[in-house]
Parts: sequence; C-alpha cells; structure tokens
Amino acid sequence: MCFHVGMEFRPRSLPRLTYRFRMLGMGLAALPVVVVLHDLQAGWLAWGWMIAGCFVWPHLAYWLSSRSRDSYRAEVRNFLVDSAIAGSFVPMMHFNLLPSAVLLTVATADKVNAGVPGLWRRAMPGMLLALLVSGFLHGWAMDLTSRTLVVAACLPLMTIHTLAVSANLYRLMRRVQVQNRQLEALTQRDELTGLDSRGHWRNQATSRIGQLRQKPAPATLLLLDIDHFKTINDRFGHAAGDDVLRALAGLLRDCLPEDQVSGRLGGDEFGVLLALPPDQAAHAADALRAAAQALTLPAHPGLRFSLSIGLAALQPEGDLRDWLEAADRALYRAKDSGRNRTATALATMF
Ligand SMILES: Nc1nc2c(ncn2[C@@H]2O[C@H](COP(=O)(O)OP(=O)(O)OP(=O)(O)O)[C@@H](O)[C@H]2O)c(=O)[nH]1
Repeated sequence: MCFHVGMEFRPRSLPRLTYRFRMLGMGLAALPVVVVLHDLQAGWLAWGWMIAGCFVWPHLAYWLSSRSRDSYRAEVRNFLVDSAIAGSFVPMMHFNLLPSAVLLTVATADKVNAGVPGLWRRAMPGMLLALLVSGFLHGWAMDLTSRTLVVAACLPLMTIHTLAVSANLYRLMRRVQVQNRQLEALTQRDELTGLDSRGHWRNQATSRIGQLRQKPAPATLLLLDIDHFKTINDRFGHAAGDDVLRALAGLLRDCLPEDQVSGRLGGDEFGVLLALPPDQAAHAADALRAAAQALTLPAHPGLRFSLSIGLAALQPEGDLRDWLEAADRALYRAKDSGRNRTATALATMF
C-alpha cells in the first residue's frame, strides 16, 4: 500500500518517494482495520500489530532503505513486507469481506505498479504465510459481512489510492514521453556538426525516394569527402579536424539550396540530397568546393582544405543502396583523378 510506481528507473530519491506513498497508503488502510477491530472488540495483540503495521512500519521502512547502500533492493524488500502486513490483517478482521479484498488487491496492485518484474508473484508467498501465521495467532473466525461504516472506511483507500496511483503513473508516462522525444532528437543529429546522423539521413533519403516514385522530380545525391583529412588531423591536431568538419557543415547550410537533406555519414564523409538535376547539382557542388577552398579558420590560419565530390542522379528503378554506390564510385573517380574535383556517375553505374 505504498502506491509507488516505476521503480525500475532507480532514482536516488527512491526512499523519500516511497515513504510518502507508504505513509498515505498504510494510513488509509488503517481506517477499515480500525473500524473492524473495534467492532470485533479485538485484543491488544491485534491493536498493537495494526499500529505497528500502519503507523510504525512506514517510518521503519524509510529508515531501513535510506540507510541501505542499495536503496532499490531495500525498497523491494519493503514492498514484500507491505504485502505480508496486508495478508496478516485478514484473519485479524475475521475475513471481513470488503476490507480484506481491498487490502489484498491494493497490496498486489502496488507490486504490479512498482514496475519491478515479477514482484507481485514474489510477494504472494509472504502474503499467504503472514495470513496463515496471523490466523494461528488470532484464530480462524469468519464474519464476512461488511456493515455500512466498514464500507465507508474502505472508500478513502479505494478512491485516493486509485487516484494517487493514476497521477503518479501519468507523471511517469509524461516524463518517459519527454525523454523518448529527447532521445529520438539526439539520435537524429550528428553531435559534432548538427547535421543529420547517418541513420536519420538514410531514413530521410529513403522516404525522399518514395516521394519521388509517387511524384517524379529531379534529385541528385552528392557524396563529399574532405581531401587528406588524416593529414589535417596529424598536422593541426584532432580539434582542428573537428573545426573543419563543423565548418564544412556550415558551408553546406550556407552554399546549398535550403531543401537539401544533409547528413554526416561517418568520419569525413557527408551525404547531401539536392532537388536538382545533375548539371545544376554539379554547379552547386563546384561552388561548394570553391567556398571550402577559400575558407579560413581563425583558430588555424595556415589550414586549408579541399573536397572531392561524387554525384549521382536518382534513377527510377534504383533504391538508396544503388544510389549511394553510384555516387561512391563517382567519388572514388574524383579522388583517383587528383582530388579537389566533382565527378558525376555515369548512367551505366546503376
Ligand atoms: N578530427 C576528427 N577526425 C576524425 C573524425 N572521425 C574520423 N576522423 C579521422 O578522419 C580520418 C579519415 O582518414 P582517411 O579515411 O584516410 O581519409 P583522408 O585522409 O581524407 O584520405 P582521402 O579521403 O583519401 O583524401 C581518419 O584519420 C580518422 O581518424 C572526427 O570526428 N574528428
């Protein structure tokens, strides 16, 4: 009856979080137990156990888990004790039907909501054992009837518990949704350049091919590679190499049409989709190469770099793999013929 949900994310504040919920749950559970014990004119043992379970245990559980080196494991153990306490109350209440059912259900639902795999199943033997021990201590008398006051005393646990669990689950779901969105955004971006990551770029390119199949339009793929990038790293340092990669990403944004789809495919290789026919794309590529050659980096005055670019027009029958292979072969032709140039894939390359 501690209503905590989502324990699997193991927050450091776990003991404090469960403490509040356990206080509330156990406090509300005490209401029907008190009414039934009063009706049964129960003895000191039953009253003492009720006070221990409902009012002392939440503080003890907090003390134990906040002292523990592994508060997660400690809380799992506390959850099992919660269930055992709920089970022990049933014979004490002479199996009064409604509070017994509510207590056992709520205790089990807590284990499910905690998000710890199989916790509710692990809690069952302890709950049953506690019920048996309590039965031997308090007797096996049965009085299933729940009078109106007992029903009313169950209501706060039924209503407030459900609302508290729902509110907590909602909060958790919202947080997971936000984190999922953040994670997705992170995987879509190349951290260094801010361009599309390889995977996201491939997805974008594949969906662009799908659109072009539906509604044909010119499209050209550019594969870019920085010439002798290893030498730049070796001569000016890795940080300078990173600056070059970032500067190139800036050039792509500034020099190429806005509807480009640009991504860093890995290392010093970049892919760009342009909604242009190959001759216009080749002009754009040459302008980009000229801009790259002219670029100076204030932090590295002696550093200059050039680009080799392979270019391939989309063929109606090809897929992304064919398109990339054609552009790649063109890129290698550009490299082989001396670098710092643009080469266009031959039609037979597809
Ligand atoms: N600074 C930096 N270097 C990287 C990064 N990723 C890969 N590299 C380096 O990029 C270099 C790529 O080298 P190569 O594939 O030999 O290419 P290259 O030196 O440009 O040779 P050519 O393409 O034939 O002109 C390697 O030295 C990698 O270590 C990165 O994120 N930052």
